[in-house]
Amino acid sequence: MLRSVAALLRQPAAATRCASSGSTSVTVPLNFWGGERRTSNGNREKHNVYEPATGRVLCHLEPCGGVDVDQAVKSAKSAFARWSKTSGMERARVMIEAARIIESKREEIAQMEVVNNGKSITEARLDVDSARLCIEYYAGMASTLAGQHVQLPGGSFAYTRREPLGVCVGIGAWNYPFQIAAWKSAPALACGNSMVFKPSPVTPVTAVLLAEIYAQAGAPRGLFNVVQGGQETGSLLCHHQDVAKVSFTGSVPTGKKIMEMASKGVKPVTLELGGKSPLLIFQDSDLENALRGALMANFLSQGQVCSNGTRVFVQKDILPEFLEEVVKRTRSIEIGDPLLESTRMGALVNRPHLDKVLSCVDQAKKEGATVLCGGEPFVPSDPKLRGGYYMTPCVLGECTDEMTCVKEEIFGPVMSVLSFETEEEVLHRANDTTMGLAAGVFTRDVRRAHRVAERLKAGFCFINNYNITPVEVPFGGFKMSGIGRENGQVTIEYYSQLKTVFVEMGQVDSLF
Ligand SMILES: NC(=O)C1=CN([C@@H]2O[C@H](COP(=O)(O)OP(=O)(O)OC[C@H]3O[C@@H](n4cnc5c(N)ncnc54)[C@H](O)[C@@H]3O)[C@@H](O)[C@H]2O)C=CC1
Repeated sequence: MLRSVAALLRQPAAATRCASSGSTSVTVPLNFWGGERRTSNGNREKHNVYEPATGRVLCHLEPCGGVDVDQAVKSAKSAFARWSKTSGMERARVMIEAARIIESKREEIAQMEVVNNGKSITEARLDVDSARLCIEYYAGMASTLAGQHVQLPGGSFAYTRREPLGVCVGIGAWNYPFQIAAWKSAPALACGNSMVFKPSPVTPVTAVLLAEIYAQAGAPRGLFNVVQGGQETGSLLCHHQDVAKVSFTGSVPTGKKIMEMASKGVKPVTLELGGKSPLLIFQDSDLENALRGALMANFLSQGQVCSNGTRVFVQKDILPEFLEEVVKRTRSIEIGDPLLESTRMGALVNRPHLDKVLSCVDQAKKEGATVLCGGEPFVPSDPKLRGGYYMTPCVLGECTDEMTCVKEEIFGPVMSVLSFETEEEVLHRANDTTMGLAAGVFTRDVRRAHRVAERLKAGFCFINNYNITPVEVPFGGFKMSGIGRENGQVTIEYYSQLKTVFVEMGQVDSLF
């Protein structure tokens, strides 16, 4: 996700020319444990992984079974024994080196992300930057982990120690494959844990690059491992007796299952789930910024972003002006080959997902919403892209709170616009959802901005911006959008445990 688009666009285009879509095949093993790439043990059924831009098969994925998962966890366990004994400064040194390698491979990683995910190269570079920044940030924190000293009567005292948990499991979604692997591993490793990471089977190719980078940076063998597979592999990891914690990014139904599985071993979980976030645009807003914010809230990564502000509430008096301009700008978004510098919207992640998003638009029409633009399959003129999963970004007008498009996460480039009259009314409607990941408010009234932010029931609220995610600040949801946080100082608490040590300086005062 984003730190600063402006900063990226100011940078000169990468020195290396982008590979072209349709020219990459992946044949190398995509698992990684014990310090090297591995093929899965056993003969399990392989499935196809696609290049969204072209619809070509990119590779065949063989899921990991019990033997593989055991080996990866064993490898992580042995790395934990060494890594947890290193000082924060030593851990920081390895992590800073990993960040440096990521920077040097920025273009290569970003291109692989595009080939496997379908997002534009411009966004993929920002994702790689976010991964690097996250590792740098937690490298900085590794040596600051400290406890508390508490004085007690009679000269006795207690102190607390922040200790690692052990082998942590990361399970990722397909929308930010490399970045999610970094957002989970950086705080975990900084605290002295090791990790086994399972990417989504839809986007398996870049997590293993991160594993190689950590190894190259001097991490002990087995510190960060990758196992490939879907639900079955994920379930083996969650149930594994040597796993101390599970951190998951994905859908709400799977999040519930993860929690249930982890509960069997009383393991803590971090859950980064979906959203149906509101964006409130008051009539006193700087309209230009509000328009930019609405586009950023809906169309990054083809709309496949958990924090998207897909319910755009616009105050009645400025609605016509807002709609005219937002539709004009949405129509002008350049869709096409995600590896081209000029492309702003690439392909959705796969065919079933594209079909699902298009069917959500049809359902919205049936329920009375007006399609103001987009919502159609898009076929690029370049013949090699004809099998890709493209659609035109869509703005839905005349939406009401009961419509499915307003209630359920679509996870595609579909903005639903709603009209409101008063602050009280819009707050009530904005909060009327089971989700609570993000929220945004555009207004020039500073008192209103903070009043509204206080009352919005969401894990993070943007005032006069949307969808920027600096790694220094916590990210995570209220309600069914999740448990725990990623990024920021607080995440240290989710990857460590507190031990209290009591020290008696006098005699034991026995009652017996
Ligand atoms: N909040 C977010 O950031 C994301 C939300 N989603 C939502 O989820 C929907 C489905 O996307 P999916 O990638 O299929 O999400 P998902 O929740 O099914 O899968 C996410 C990850 O969990 C793993 N997984 C699935 N079932 C599991 C199980 N029983 N035990 C352990 N691991 C399991 C998957 O292999 C994948 O790595 C999307 O259409 C979207 O609405 C998807 C991606 C990210």
